Amino acid sequence: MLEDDFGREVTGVRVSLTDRCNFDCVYCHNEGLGDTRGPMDPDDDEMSADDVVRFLEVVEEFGVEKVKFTGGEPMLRQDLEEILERAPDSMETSLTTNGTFLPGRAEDLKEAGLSRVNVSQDALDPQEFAEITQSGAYDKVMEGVQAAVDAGLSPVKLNMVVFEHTAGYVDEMVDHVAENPGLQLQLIEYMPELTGHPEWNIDIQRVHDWLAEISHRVEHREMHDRKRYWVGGTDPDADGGDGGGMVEIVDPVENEEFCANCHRVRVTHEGYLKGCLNRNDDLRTMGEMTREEIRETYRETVENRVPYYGEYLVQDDDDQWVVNEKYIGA
Ligand SMILES: Nc1nc2c(ncn2[C@@H]2O[C@H](COP(=O)(O)OP(=O)(O)OP(=O)(O)O)[C@@H](O)[C@H]2O)c(=O)[nH]1
Ligand SMILES: C[S@@+](CC[C@H](N)C(=O)[O-])C[C@H]1O[C@@H](n2cnc3c(N)ncnc32)[C@H](O)[C@@H]1O
Ligand code: SF4
Ligand code: SF4
Repeated sequence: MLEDDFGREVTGVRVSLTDRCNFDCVYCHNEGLGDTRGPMDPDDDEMSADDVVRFLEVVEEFGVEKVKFTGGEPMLRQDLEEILERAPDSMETSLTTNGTFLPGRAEDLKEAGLSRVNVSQDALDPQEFAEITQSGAYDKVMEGVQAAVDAGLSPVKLNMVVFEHTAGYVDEMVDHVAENPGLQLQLIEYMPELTGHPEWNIDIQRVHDWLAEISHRVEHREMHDRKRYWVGGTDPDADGGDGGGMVEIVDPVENEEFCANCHRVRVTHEGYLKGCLNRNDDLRTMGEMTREEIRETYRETVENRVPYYGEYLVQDDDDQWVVNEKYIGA
């Protein structure tokens, strides 16, 4: 397994299969790749299924155990099932999707080898949902979530970005997962770095404090040092307890340990490697994506990874995040 200069081993890869999307969420960072708007037809720049599979086979040699497929909207790729079928058996595969295409396809994904799925769902009301995603697909997404649960793509995690537009609905979403045993919730701190609107930020610590009050159990996940709160239901340690719903907080900005525990390298849909989701100044091409080119670029990428918050960005005297001088022009 390769390790960077900050002692962070790379155990997973996060592969963006496309930058196309059928939504236009107001907050979207698109994994650092720019606008999702544009034609939705297949794009020649996208890695082919062969490229993706070859990449996974090579990083498997370096001990990578997990792959997350994302985008844009990864389910716009009609060859997603083929990619899943051909992915190395040793790897856990997961998918992050807006859920629209899960109805009718969730079973196929399961059969193709997908372990689990995360579905973005920022509201429990069609009107609010439409305002955030700029789409009218609320019913399809709800259907998609159920299709994923029925297909056994578990745990099905709902992703909710917590920012000014959604802060008022967090409690409803927490109740929703506490009442639905197949679901878990990820509350994602809004990251304005790539999308602007810092005024949309809300204080994620308030959400932690509130969850700490209402939960009966708190755990720390090794990845990103994320906290998990168990809410509702009955204490799993008690006789016959069902554990209730799990709510995880993804808080890259405020959690000092988050980047220190980052074990994933990213791949863009065009076949560039990048060491950090939030940066687009560290892209490395894998050229023609021969096995040797992939190996070489992967080694270089891991060697050059640095934690983003606290190292690449540091806080100035006014508590504003600024690029650390040593990386300017590096
Ligand atoms: N800054 C930063 N944000 C991340 C990172 N990983 C996830 N996030 C944020 O959380 C969002 C949702 O992540 P997902 O792809 O659904 O899944 P995950 O939480 O990374 O992984 P699992 O919980 O294992 O499924 C991402 O799009 C980011 O906004 C990371 O390494 N760095
Ligand atoms: C870029 S999307 C790609 C996958 C898929 N289209 C989806 O929406 O799930 C991956 C995740 O990033 C999250 N996300 C997008 N922009 C964000 C931002 N500015 N801050 C925090 N999370 C964001 C979304 O909520 C989604 O869960
Ligand atoms: S569905 Fe995903 S990729 Fe598409 S705009 Fe929303 S967050 Fe971005
Ligand atoms: S270094 Fe931090 S911001 Fe960058 S990908 Fe890892 S956890 Fe995310």
